[in-house]
Amino acid sequence: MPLQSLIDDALAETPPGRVVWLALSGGLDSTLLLALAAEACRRHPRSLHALHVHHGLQAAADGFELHCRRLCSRLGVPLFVERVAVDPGTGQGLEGAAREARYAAFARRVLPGETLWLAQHRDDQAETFLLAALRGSGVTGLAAMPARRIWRDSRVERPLLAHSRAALEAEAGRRGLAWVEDPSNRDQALDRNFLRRAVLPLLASRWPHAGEALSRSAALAGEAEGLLGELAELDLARLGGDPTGLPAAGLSALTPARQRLLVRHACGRLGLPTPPARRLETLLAQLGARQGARQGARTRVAWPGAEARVWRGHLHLLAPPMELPTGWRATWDGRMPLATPLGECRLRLVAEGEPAVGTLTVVPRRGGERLMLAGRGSRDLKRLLQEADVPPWVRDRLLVVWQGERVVALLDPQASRWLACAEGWRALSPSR
Ligand SMILES: Nc1ncnc2c1ncn2[C@@H]1O[C@H](COP(=O)(O)OP(=O)(O)OP(=O)(O)O)[C@@H](O)[C@H]1O
Repeated sequence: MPLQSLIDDALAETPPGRVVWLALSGGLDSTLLLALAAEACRRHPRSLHALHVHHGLQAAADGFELHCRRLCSRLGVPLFVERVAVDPGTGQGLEGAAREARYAAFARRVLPGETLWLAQHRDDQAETFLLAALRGSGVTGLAAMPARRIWRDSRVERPLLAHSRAALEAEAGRRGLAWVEDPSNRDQALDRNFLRRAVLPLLASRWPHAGEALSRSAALAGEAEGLLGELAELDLARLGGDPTGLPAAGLSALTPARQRLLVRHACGRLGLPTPPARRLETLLAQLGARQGARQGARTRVAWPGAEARVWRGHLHLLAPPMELPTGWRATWDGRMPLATPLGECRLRLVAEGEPAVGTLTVVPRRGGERLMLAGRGSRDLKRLLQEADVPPWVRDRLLVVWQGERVVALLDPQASRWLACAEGWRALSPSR
């Protein structure tokens, strides 16, 4: 199908009345995509906006922006420029940090229900597939870039993904388009550039259809990934359907490959990073060894951005709990929002029949505190938390509210909720 018809169809499929954002770097691919999209808008009217991210990393960056401004004004497309600061110290290399900053900029502009178009093509897909294979990735990595996906309630689409760079260059030439070349694309010290400039041309000299074949393999891996996702959903449903608490016995009864799949899938569902292979092996080995161990036994396996705990026969996947700094304390009047190191709590605490509660003191739970409960007398907080099935990682972050020498309430600052309150007091949440 001719490129223009392809883009006409892709634009016709975007929701009318919602903005279509086009990520414009100023390179060949996004310059051509913008020209094709602007023309398609005449037949399928849409609010087409271009979005350029100025990374400020190289002297040439101002030239990229100028090119985008000229192009957009010629095509009559509004241009939005986002300036970002790239933090090279994130441990993912400069390219990775620039990508993260770019996606953060996209996220600021693209609203739910809107569409973001990226201009990657078939050769980009072949490179991404090879890079994943060289890292030893499974099907998720080998699936490389999807042609479309939902991202933060928006649609991200790559309308040029089935077309080779050569075809795009020929089309841009026919249209007399000019574009900018990023000088850093020549640096073969970067893996992707080395593949693009040295490896793929060599492969193509022997297998002329190498790019097409590699991107077809990526599409097949994507299909396999979809099927594995369906299998993991079935297993999850059979184990109760809650990714935050997987029954350990049911999980251990699955084959090892399905256990790994389900844990990774549950992490994905919760928006947590998936565990590296070794961590996952450790976790599943500990889980197996724990079968038959005493109830309540604690297992904890952590990896960057997440951790897993086994508690009361369930595997819990969590973001790493934040810790209260030692020595932290605050005074509070029971009415104003309470600022804690784990977040602001918009809760209120009132003494029945009293207009004001005076000065309350809020401190981390130390252990040994007791609370006077209506109709139950003085109770040990630890026992109360056990009775209420509050998990240990939540117990470790609780705050106790004191009036003088008396405990009057217990709160979870991270979840901004009350867990207990003394006789004669009322603990209120914002909705009441
Ligand atoms: N600075 C940027 N501002 C806006 N979008 C960008 C920027 N850099 C990349 N993109 C988007 O991400 C896609 C892939 O980026 P990549 O770095 O592979 O492309 P490129 O070679 O710099 O640019 P092009 O794909 O336009 O030739 C681009 O096609 C473009 O849609």
